[in-house]
Amino acid sequence: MLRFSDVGVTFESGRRVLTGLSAELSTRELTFVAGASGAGKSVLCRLAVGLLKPESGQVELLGERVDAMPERALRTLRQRAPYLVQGPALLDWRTLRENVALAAPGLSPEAVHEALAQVGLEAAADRLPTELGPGAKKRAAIARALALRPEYLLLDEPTTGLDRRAAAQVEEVLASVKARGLGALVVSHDYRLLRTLADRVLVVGGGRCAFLGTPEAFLASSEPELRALTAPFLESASDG
Ligand SMILES: Nc1ncnc2c1ncn2[C@@H]1O[C@H](COP(=O)(O)OP(=O)(O)OP(=O)(O)O)[C@@H](O)[C@H]1O
Repeated sequence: MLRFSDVGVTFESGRRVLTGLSAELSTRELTFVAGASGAGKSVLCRLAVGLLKPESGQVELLGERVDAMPERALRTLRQRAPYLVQGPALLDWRTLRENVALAAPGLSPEAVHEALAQVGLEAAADRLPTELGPGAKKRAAIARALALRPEYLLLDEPTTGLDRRAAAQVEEVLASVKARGLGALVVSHDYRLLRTLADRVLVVGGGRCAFLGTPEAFLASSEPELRALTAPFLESASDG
């Protein structure tokens, strides 16, 4: 389970981002997080793995009270549930094999190879990230998380900035992650991906959980707050 109970977050600037968000998510499912820009989607990921402490409320992940955990225990939790941030995640001067091996001390060469194979990059193991396109880099970053044999994944905008072909390759990786029964929290504006892969959609709005339900219910909703998010996608989808 990933559980947020009445979570409040205010930044020093005085910006109140979350004002009592509650949601209970299965860590065996792919939950997509949607919401307007600045709504607090990345904040939710950071709360889930203890990179940010809530000012009020509780956060629980994989049976652990994240908001009350000391830093050392959080480091272990982040190996069980790695968080892939949106930006660059690899060392450009290390090969993919080395980058993946750096996920944790003592990873076996077999575990590294297996993780690269899972994302279709075994043939590129000895290449540098700079020699690869953005889609392959993103897949290598996912391989680094998979090498930890995680129990859950958190992915921030995994297809943002990728062209269609690269996004489709990342989608394939996420589909295989899902087929293996691994759950994830995926922050994404990519509703095509959401429609094909999501088990559940969580919408952050007004500092709270504005919606939690199936992707079908999310895309079909006539709630004005949800329509504002889905309408541009539905229009472009009907344009062909
Ligand atoms: N460390 C911080 N200090 C102050 N404000 C912050 C901090 N981190 C995030 N914020 C603010 O909190 C709000 C939510 O940020 P967050 O990154 O979660 O948005 P988001 O929903 O992921 O948006 P986007 O889709 O644009 O990435 C934003 O207004 C952001 O400026």
